[in-house]
Amino acid sequence: MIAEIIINTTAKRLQQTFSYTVPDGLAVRVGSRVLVPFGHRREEGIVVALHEQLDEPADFTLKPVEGLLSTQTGFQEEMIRTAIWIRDYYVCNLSEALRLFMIDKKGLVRQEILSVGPAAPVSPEGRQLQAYVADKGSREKGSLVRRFGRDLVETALARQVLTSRTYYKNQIADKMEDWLSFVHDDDEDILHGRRRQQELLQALKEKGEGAVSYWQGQGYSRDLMRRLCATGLARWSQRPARTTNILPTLSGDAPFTLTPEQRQAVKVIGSDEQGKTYVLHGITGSGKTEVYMQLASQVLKEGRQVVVLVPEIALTGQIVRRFLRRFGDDVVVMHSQLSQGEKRNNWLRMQNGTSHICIGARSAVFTAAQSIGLFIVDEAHDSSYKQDEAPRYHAVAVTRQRAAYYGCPVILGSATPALGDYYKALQGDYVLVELTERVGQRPLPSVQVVDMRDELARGNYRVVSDCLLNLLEETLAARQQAIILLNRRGFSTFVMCRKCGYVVKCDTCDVAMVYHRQAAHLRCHYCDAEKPVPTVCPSCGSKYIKFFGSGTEKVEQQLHELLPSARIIRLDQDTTSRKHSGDRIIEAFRRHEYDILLGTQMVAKGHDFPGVSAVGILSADSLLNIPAYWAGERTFQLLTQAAGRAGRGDIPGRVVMQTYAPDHYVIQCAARQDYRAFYDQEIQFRKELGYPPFQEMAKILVQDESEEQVWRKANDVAAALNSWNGDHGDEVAVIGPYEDVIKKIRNKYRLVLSLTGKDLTAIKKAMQRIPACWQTGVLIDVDPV
Ligand SMILES: Nc1ncnc2c1ncn2[C@@H]1O[C@H](COP(=O)(O)OP(=O)(O)OP(=O)(O)O)[C@@H](O)[C@H]1O
Ligand SMILES: [Zn+2]
Repeated sequence: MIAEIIINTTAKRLQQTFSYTVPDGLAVRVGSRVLVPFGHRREEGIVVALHEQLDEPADFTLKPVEGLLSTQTGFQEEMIRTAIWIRDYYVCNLSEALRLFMIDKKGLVRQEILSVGPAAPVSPEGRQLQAYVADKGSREKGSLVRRFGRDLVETALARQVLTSRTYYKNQIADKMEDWLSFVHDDDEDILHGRRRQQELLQALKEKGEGAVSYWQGQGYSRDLMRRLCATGLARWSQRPARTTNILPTLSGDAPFTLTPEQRQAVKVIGSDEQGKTYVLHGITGSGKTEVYMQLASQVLKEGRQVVVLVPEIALTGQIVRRFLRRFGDDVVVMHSQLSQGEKRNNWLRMQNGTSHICIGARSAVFTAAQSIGLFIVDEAHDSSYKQDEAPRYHAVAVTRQRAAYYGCPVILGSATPALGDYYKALQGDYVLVELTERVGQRPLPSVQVVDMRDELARGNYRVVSDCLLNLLEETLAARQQAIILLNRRGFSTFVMCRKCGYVVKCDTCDVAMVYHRQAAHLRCHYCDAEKPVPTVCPSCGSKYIKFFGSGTEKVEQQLHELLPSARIIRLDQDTTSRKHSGDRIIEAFRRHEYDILLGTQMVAKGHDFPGVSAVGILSADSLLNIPAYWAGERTFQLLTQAAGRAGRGDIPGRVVMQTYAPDHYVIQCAARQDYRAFYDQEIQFRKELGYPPFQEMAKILVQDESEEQVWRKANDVAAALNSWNGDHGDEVAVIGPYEDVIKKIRNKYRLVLSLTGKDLTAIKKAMQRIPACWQTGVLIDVDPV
C-alpha cells in the first residue's frame, strides 16, 4: 500500500504530497496522523490518500511510514475532503486548511527513553547508572541527564551500557473530572436508616451516572457520595472532563408549545431528506432558538449529532445556556478561553459520540463528529463568521461543504439574513422558511427617527436628542430598562489643534488616535499603541487642543449628568477584555442591577432581555459612510437588530434612531423593520453595479514596510494576474493596485487589488501557482467582508 502524505508545516514548498510505503500491520487510513522520515529528520504527516500502487513507477525507493501518531485525534475522510475544498476555494495551503481541524496542532513531542543495554559497565558511576535504570525501569533521557550528568549518560549510550528508543507522542494532558455511577441496588437493605444515601442511590439509578459536581449541585455532599461508594452500590471514577465555562444549571428545561409558525418551520426542516440549506428568516423575538432546539432533539433521537454556531460566545451566553439547560451533558461548548486539554476533551467527546451537540463560535464548525445530522448557524449574517487570517474561510460556506458530505440540512437563522443567502433562497438554491410574528403576538417596537440637524438648529449640542431623553426618563420612571447603541468606543474620536489643524496620529498607523478618558491616554484602535494626552499642540505649541467626536465613554458621562439616578453599565471592547466580563455585564443587566446598557454593536447581538422597553441608537448612519459595497447591508442589520432588542417582555418597545440622513432608504427600511423592502432596493443596486451575489469577488492585500517595495510587489501581482486574464479572454476584472482606506497599519503600507468575475474558480487555481501571489505580505481574501 502507498500513502500520499502531506507534511504538517505551512512552508509553501512542502505543500505537495509525498509518497510513502505502508508497512504491513500498520493500521493507516485516510486521515491518520503519522510519523515519517523526511530529509534528515522525522516529521508529522497526514495521510490524504491511499493507493494500491504508484501511478507511475518511481525511480527511487520509497521510504516507509514509521508509525501512527495520536490515533485518537486523526482526521476523518470527510475532513480531508473539506480541507481540500478550503484550499481550492480560499487559495491557501493544504496544511493550513488541515490545521483548522486539528485540536492539538503542536502536539508532536519527541521523547528518548533509555533502558538497560547488553554491555557491562566498566566504571563505578556506570554501574550505578545501569543499576538505577534496572531498578526503576526505562527512563526518559532528560531525567537521567539531570540526575547523572550528560557526559555519563552519553558514554553509557556509546558503550551500549544503555540503549535508547525514540518515541513521539502528543503531549496534551487530559483534564479529568470525578464521576459517580450506579452499580446495582440488589442489597439496598444495607442502607437501612441512611435516608440521604438511599435518595442518592435512587436518583443515580434513574440518571445512571453524573459528574460529582452535578450531584453536589443536587445537594449531596462529596462525603456522602464516598460513603455510598464504600458500600459498592455506586462507583467513583475519573473521566475526561466536559468543560463549559458558562455555569450550567443542569435542571431540565421543558420545550415550549410551538406557535403555528414555529411548528411549520420544524415540520419543513425536520422532514428534510436532501440536505438542503434553509434560510430561517424570523423577525426579532420570533422564537428561532426554540425551533433550533426542537429540531436538534429530533436529530438526537436518530442518534446523530448537531453543530450549533453562534457569533461570539461571551455575548451569546444565553443561547448556550438554553441548550445546556435542555440537553445537559449532551452538549459541549467550544470557545477560545478553554485550555488545550479542555478543548481536546470536548473534541474527543464529539468524535467518539459521547456528546451530541457542539456549540461554539466560528471555529466550532471544524468539530470532529461521528455523524452529523444538522448544522445550525444562529445570526448567520454576523461578520464574525468570516475568519480574518489565513485561511480566510466563512463558517457558513464550510458548514455547507460538511453538510453535503453528511447529507444533512443547514439552518441559517437570522432576522436580517445576509443578502446573498436571501437571494439564493429566492432563487430556489436554498429554502426560505419564515417566522413573521413575535412570540405571544407581541408587536415589533415602534421607531421614531430623529433628524440630528434639527437638534443642532434648535441649539442642542448634546449627543442625546431631546426625544431620546424623554423616552429614557419615561422608561426609568416606569422601572423599565433601556439599551443605547453607539458604534464608537473611547471618549473622543480624535484630538486636533484648533490653531494649526494638527491631528494626533498613531506613529505606526495612518489613523487618528482616540482619547480614552478612563485609561487617561490616547490609543490607536488598529495597533493598540498608546500616547499621553497632549496639553499643548505637539506641532505648533499652542494650547488650543480640542477633543472632537463622541465615543461610548463620553456618552456614559453625559448620561450620568442628564439622568443622575440611572444605573448605567457600559459594554464595549474596553469593558470586556477580561475573561467572562462580557457575560457578567449582560447577566447583571438581565437581573436589573442596571437600568441602561450602553455600548457598541455588542449590545445588539441576539440578547433577549424582557425588561427592555426602550432602545436608543445614537448615530444610525455611522457605518453608512464606509466606502464599501456592503455598508448599507451592515447598517440595516445593525439597526434592525438593535431595535429588535426592545419590547420582548410585556411592555411594547419604543426606539429612537438618531441620524443625519433620515430619508436614506436604509434608515427608512430599518425604522420600519422591513427586511423585504430593504432587500428589494439593495439587490437592485448590487445587480446594477455588478457586486455579489451577482459576481464573485476576491481581494488581495499587499503589505510591506517600504513604500517602494509594496508598490513593486503589488504591481508584480497585478501584472501576473492581468497576463493570465488576457490569456483567458479577460473573464475577470482586475482592479488596482490602489491604496487601502487606511494607508498604513503597524508601519506596513497597504495596497489592494480586487478581482471580480462571474466565476473565479479558474483564476484562483492559477493563483496557487503564480509566484507573485505567494510573496510574503500578499494576503488573498476570497469573498471579503
Ligand atoms: N413557543 C413559545 N412559547 C412561549 N415562549 C416562547 C416560544 N418560543 C420562544 N419563546 C420565548 O420567546 C423569546 C424570544 O425567543 P428567541 O430569543 O429565540 O428569539 P429570536 O427569534 O432568536 O430573536 P432574535 O433574532 O431577536 O435573537 C424567548 O424568551 C423564548 O424563550
Ligand atoms: Zn497604530
